[in-house]
Amino acid sequence: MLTVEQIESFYGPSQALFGVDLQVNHGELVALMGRNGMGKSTTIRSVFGLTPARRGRIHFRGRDITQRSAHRIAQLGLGLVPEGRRCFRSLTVRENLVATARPGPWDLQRIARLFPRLEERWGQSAQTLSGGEQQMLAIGRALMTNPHLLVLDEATEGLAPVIRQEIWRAIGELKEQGLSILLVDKSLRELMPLADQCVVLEKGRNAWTGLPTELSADLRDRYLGV
Ligand SMILES: Nc1ncnc2c1ncn2[C@@H]1O[C@H](COP(=O)(O)OP(=O)(O)OP(=O)(O)O)[C@@H](O)[C@H]1O
Repeated sequence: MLTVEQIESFYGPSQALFGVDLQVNHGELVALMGRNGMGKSTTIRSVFGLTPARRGRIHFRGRDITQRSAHRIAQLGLGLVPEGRRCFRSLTVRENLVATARPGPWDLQRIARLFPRLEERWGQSAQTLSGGEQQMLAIGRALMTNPHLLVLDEATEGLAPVIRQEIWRAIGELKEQGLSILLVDKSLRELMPLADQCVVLEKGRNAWTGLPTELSADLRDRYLGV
């Protein structure tokens, strides 16, 4: 589905990634992990062409997307739920969802089934939603593009426990439905039962890759600080 090979990415003269590798197979949920500032968001930004990789290769569904524009990459079926839940604040929930819609199995009805709480607020403007509801809307917007791969960057960060539970339940349902998912999150307890593979970054490099069950206390302490 997605293969990232030895990418190196920069912010101006400052190098953030020093040869990151990553693979997401069809139907897999891959957790991208690491402490703050280790390069998780930059890896995602590079996959989406937002901080294009200067070296290395990124393939998505057999196509080389390394040099493609962000717009073209999204069209190929990569759905992003960015850090900071960007929605059109003055549009209603429904309008936000319709704005990103592309043909496929995901439509308003299916989003309503996944997040009943959102359906109750269809006519409200996005700016009146709570942080958790905005996050559900951000996930809904990404799903409405009918992606082959859904990428979530810190989808549960800073949310109330009950809302976090709802979002983890939804992510679990998406995985059960066979959607391929790449996810950045620090909630180990929720991630561990869902993840097929963990990729840990440190200082812009791969530090460890393996099964969640292999992520020992020692590794957690060394790479995640937990
Ligand atoms: N816009 C930017 N301009 C310059 N440097 C940046 C920018 N964004 C990130 N960096 C730097 O790139 C490196 C990787 O940051 P990145 O945001 O990818 O880490 P992260 O693992 O996602 O961290 P967090 O968990 O805090 O989101 C850090 O050294 C960071 O300071």
